[in-house]
Amino acid sequence: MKQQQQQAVIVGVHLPERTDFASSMEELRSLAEACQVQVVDELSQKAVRINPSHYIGTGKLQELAALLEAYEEAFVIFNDELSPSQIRNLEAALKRKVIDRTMLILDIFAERAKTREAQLQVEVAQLQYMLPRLVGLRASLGRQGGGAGLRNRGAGETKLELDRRRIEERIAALQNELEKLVARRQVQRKQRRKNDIPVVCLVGYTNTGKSSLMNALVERYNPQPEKQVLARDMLFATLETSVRSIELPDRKSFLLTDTVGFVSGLPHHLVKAFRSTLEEVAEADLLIHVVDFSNPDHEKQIEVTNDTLRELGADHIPMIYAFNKLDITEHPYPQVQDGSVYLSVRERKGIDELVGMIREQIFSSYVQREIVIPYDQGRLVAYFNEHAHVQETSYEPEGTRLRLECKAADYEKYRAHFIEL
Ligand SMILES: Nc1nc2c(ncn2[C@@H]2O[C@H](COP(=O)(O)OP(=O)(O)OP(=O)(O)O)[C@@H](O)[C@H]2O)c(=O)[nH]1
Ligand SMILES: [Mg+2]
Repeated sequence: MKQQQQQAVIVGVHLPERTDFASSMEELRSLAEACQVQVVDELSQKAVRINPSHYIGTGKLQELAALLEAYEEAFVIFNDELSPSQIRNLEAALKRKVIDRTMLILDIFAERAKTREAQLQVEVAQLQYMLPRLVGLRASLGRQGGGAGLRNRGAGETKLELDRRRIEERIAALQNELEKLVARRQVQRKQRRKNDIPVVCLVGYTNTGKSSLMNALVERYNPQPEKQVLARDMLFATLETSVRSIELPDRKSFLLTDTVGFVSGLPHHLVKAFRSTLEEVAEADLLIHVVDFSNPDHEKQIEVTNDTLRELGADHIPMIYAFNKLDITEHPYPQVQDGSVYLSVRERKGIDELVGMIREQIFSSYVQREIVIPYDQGRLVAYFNEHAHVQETSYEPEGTRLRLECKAADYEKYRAHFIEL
């Protein structure tokens, strides 16, 4: 089999409300590249609405057919999710394989998924996407011998041979397995909750620098090379959440979670499938919304991220905006302004400012106190040594004297046991 790079023509419809149309086409190109597909040409149409039967208008369709003559091997990628009948009609009219933005994203996720949980989630999303499109896909399979996605993976072909019932059964089985994995992770999470360690979650559009920021924080406070996560200049470098413990010099610690990046037009099925992974987000104490400030479309990306957070039920959680990549902009940095920090993870500038803000947010309820604990309450001494920052310990006739910084709630909860000073 020849290992030639696949070629594609990308097609988009510029609706009046799509102010980010140009960048969304640019992004589609990057998504294709992330699938090792070379984009050889592009075609766009300005229109006030989508053509229900062929997505693009009749004239445009002819233009596309003519354009495709120059690229014998190319297939077509649409910058949107197509309906089952649109795919069918387009493939019939163009005699080419047609895929949409959703399939492309699902394909990248399928390729990148490493853990069993991520693989299960992606397969569920793929099957759910495929289910209503079964007829069209089967027709195109007969004609071209292609699979469902971009690659003709063996698994993809077997999947297509299954009928609707079998696919539904498969989805149910996968979801069942997934639930077990999720339950196990929930136990771990509850354990962490019990330990009362605040959870800080990195969220944001794909490729903004979340993983790089995680690495910078780990490098500073917990320098072990094996704790580094993958950070790359590609879309969706991160597909699984990873958690690291960050211990600040005064023994206050928090858990930092790196998450999957969001993208405009993230398939709904995928968001649903990844909901369990992203449950961590909804339960965080604080979100750090990482923004690529050098990207001209960063405002739109912020909007997409906030919309996705809303969909995940995480819009009530306090948030710090971390505007990143300032090294390649003209804007001054490092700088803190109204709950936002302007920084450069690459140059390690602004990290301390960010940590200061995190500290203020999650440790604001700490108090500085001096207490004496009677000797028969030894377990409280142990408790505070584990959960507070004990600065000084001395032993007095009445009990153990501690100078410490602890949670106000802890102080209030146990103060009845202390000896009044
Ligand atoms: N110029 C510049 N580039 C940066 C900075 N921080 C990160 N990058 C680059 O941005 C790219 C993406 O970084 P990642 O940390 O993988 O981004 P991410 O948000 O985790 O991306 P996904 O996991 O794909 O969602 C990498 O090539 C980084 O080197 C920065 O401060 N300045
Ligand atoms: Mg990442």
